Amino acid sequence: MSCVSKVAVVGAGAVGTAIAYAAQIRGTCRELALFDLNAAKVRAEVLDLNHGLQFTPMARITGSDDLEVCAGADVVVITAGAKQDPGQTRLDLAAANVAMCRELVPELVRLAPGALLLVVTNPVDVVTYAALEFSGLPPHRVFGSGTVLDSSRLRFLIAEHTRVAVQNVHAYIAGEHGDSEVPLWSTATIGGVPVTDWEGNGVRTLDEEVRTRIHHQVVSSAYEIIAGKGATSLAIGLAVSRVLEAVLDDEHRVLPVTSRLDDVHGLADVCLSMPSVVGRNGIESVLATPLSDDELEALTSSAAAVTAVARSLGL
Ligand SMILES: O=P(O)(O)OC[C@H]1O[C@](O)(COP(=O)(O)O)[C@@H](O)[C@@H]1O
Repeated sequence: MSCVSKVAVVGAGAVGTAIAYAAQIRGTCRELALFDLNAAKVRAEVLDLNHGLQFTPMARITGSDDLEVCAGADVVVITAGAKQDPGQTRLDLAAANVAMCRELVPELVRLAPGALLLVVTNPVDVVTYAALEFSGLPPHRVFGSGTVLDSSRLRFLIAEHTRVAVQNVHAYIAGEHGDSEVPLWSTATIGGVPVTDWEGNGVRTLDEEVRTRIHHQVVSSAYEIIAGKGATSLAIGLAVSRVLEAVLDDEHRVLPVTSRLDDVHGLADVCLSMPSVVGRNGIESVLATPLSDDELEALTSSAAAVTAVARSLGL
């Protein structure tokens, strides 16, 4: 368990609540504060979480419809905002959620001046860029969940296909958390074997057809989950609590979070996910993970798509 550390989660919807629940069960932090404009909802969620405390590592869980509940947090997780309806892309949400950040982020910085901001609200790359601008904080202190979840979806599908444990599959999705995201096949490995060379039992190879299918499944999985249950929540809850642990325990852990790139593969002034070293100070470095020509081209297009949305919103 981390030493005394406070996490504030802004938004007690499906995602914010799943983050709180995962963090509670994993013992991610000692103090967790939940904020939501809906007083009855946040009170209900906090009661429900507290009623499980007997069965989890110790924590103090509070909540309020007053943003003051976030005061003094070490990390503020922003999940609030309009959510993705069936058929909507994450980029469709951009205008509403950027406008929300314009009001919210300066208040959060005032209440928790030492905090890192961890953005989860979609479209996470554009909202992270906006939050960075509205916060006035240095870029290493504002980052987003990015493609941490997409990468775990990719790893799950590779693991399922090859029948190897997901923990031993090392692979990243880079770029936008959304339709233009880029699987980094050229550096993906299983037990040190490049996935492109994987032979397995002879019928479990990851040829181009399989890789294309897996990529498509990763991109479409959020749409499938939203169509079936209204929101993706459980896996993003786990993914974000894992990012929080990397920060609070100063793990220097490589995670594909989104942050403002400063000349990584020629990309700058855009928030995108690349494998990045994450610790107590936030983003310690963004890795220039080697890319194939196709991956570089796809990443450059992904950056252009995210930049176009940001510019259309005056960012
Ligand atoms: O395949 P290896 O080298 O045994 O590594 C396994 C370890 O890698 C991890 O899956 C983390 O992998 P990443 O660094 O690729 O995210 C751990 O969860 C696990 O303990």
